[in-house]
Amino acid sequence: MTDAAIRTTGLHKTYTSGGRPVHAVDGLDLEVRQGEFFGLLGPNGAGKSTTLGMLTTRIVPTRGSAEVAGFDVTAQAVDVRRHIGVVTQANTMDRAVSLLENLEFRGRFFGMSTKESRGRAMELLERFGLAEVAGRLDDHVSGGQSKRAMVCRALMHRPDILFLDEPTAAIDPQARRNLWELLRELNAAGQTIVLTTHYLEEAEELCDRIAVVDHGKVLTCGTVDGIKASAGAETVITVSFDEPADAAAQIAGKLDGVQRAEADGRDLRVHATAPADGLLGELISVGRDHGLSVRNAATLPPSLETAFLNLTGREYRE
Ligand SMILES: Nc1ncnc2c1ncn2[C@@H]1O[C@H](COP(=O)(O)OP(=O)(O)OP(=O)(O)O)[C@@H](O)[C@H]1O
Repeated sequence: MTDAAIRTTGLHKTYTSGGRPVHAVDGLDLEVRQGEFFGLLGPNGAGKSTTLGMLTTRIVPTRGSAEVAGFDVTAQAVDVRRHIGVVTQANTMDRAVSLLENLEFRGRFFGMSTKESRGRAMELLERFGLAEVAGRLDDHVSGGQSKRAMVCRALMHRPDILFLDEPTAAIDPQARRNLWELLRELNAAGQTIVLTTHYLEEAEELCDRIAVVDHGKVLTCGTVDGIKASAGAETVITVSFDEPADAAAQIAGKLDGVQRAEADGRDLRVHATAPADGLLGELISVGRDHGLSVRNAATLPPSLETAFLNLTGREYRE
């Protein structure tokens, strides 16, 4: 493999829908390093699945280029496939055979002997907590177990890069945390992982670096902290009073560290530069000075959500 696990240059995919062009991916330049846990984050319809489809050779780019594991996705598609593992959004387990057999067949497909394939399958099933259900059909295990089995199957041939498309979209919160833990362990052991997600929290929890995409373009790319800093993400403090907050908002807007303050009925909303230590107490005092009693107060730390808001001027739609 070259130094970069993935490199795309001016990657485009244009579909035609109802006679009109849909620019699903609109000039994507990306680089993913070996060993990275990389996230493609964006709201529904942003172009994440189409990007993943092109990187995994399932979708042919309209123009531009992409190299995955050192191979061109169009000219060397077979080589790319040998070096990647893919976990799709939809369940693609063979429902007629057991989880173990699903994995074994994949190993055989990639040229392993029967013994080698069974050994590797059992090793993975044990590592992913599936040994006890190895003999079951996919229909007879939980959604989380089924997804974990798909990850195991994708790892059978020891791929350089593991791709996951919205891996936790349809599983319950506990199974989601469990899968996060396993993916973290895999990455810590050196596995390069690329996932798409529309969950801000998932990207924040797992990824070393993130590309925030919308309308087929990369809005920003970097570490979570770097994105928050460059997008000017703010701490948002809301203090709810028993009376209208207008007068308090006027005073609050002049306090140190406050970028802007607004009254929303009885709520005072203050956008502050992080860290906003001590500001909440000051805001409560301002309210008290105006004879307002506090009903509630909440501090929202800088997040990818506030960064997205600043980048696009729109709220993030999950
Ligand atoms: N086969 C297709 N034909 C026409 N338009 C398509 C096709 N596939 C996707 N699109 C459109 O391309 C855009 C990007 O879709 P894509 O599925 O890549 O986004 P996404 O970020 O993965 O969204 P989701 O999270 O909903 O899967 C959307 O506007 C979608 O409607």
